[in-house]
Amino acid sequence: MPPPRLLADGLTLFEDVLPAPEQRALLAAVERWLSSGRRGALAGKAYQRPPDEWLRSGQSRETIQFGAYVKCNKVSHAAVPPLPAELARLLERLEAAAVFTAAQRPDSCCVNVYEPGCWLPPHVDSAAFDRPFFTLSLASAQRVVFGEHIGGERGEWHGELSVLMPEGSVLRLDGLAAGPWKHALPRATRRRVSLTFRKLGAESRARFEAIRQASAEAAEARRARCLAKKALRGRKPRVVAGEAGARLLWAWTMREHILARQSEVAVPASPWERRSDGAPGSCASAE
Ligand SMILES: O=C(O)CCC(=O)C(=O)O
Ligand SMILES: [Fe+2]
Repeated sequence: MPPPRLLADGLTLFEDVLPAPEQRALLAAVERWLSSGRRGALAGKAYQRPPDEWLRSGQSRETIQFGAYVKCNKVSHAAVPPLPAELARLLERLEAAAVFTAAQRPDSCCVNVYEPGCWLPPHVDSAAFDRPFFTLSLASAQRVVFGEHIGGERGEWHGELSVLMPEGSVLRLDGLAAGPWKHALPRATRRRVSLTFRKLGAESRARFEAIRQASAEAAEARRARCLAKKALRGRKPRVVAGEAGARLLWAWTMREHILARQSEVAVPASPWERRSDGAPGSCASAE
């Protein structure tokens, strides 16, 4: 591996980080994730396809997200799968190659699949992600433009610096290069796949975890209420595990108890029902 090249403040290019056979293996994994995503078989919001009007203009790309969900450069608590084993192994390799330290090790990845003609507008990656962050390039060498002010439109960008990202290379963004400088991807001349690895900031991760926990608890409570209602309507309870099961059992037991009490009360009460002639009933005459 050649020594890393410092291209601007905080911008470092690591070339030949991943040999060709590993690049091919990773691309094969990306194809598997893509076909699962396209048929709706990836969990949560892992697979995203840009809206049709964006695709028509070439903006954006298909994405598969692991570890954190980003939409329009905003990170949210939406559920996506954790990093798969292939990417965890890749991160070990990048750490061993001193692309990042253990403390900087990313916990999320956005796999970007650019068809020819696809581009990304100038942006600074969300501040919810720690710096530095990293992009591994596969399938074709394409350019990225950096600058405080990036001019142009619809994928024809110009800025202070244009960097070629060879296949198997990693670009590390830190310092100025990670913001306030922006970056933008000009129209891809060939299909390109990139993997953007980032570490979600501790504060955002804790906040998203709390939101997910609260909404899981609310869903569990809704389910339990719904089961309890069914039980009170006399439906035969199924065996349900966990807290919902305990609540259901409680609701069913209460129902049985109430019904038993009602029938106990109903027997002595019946003599006091009125007879058909309107006279108050008695135990003897009511039988
Ligand atoms: O594909 C790349 O090289 C960069 C992608 C990017 O800028 C992003 O996902 O924020
Ligand atoms: Fe970016």
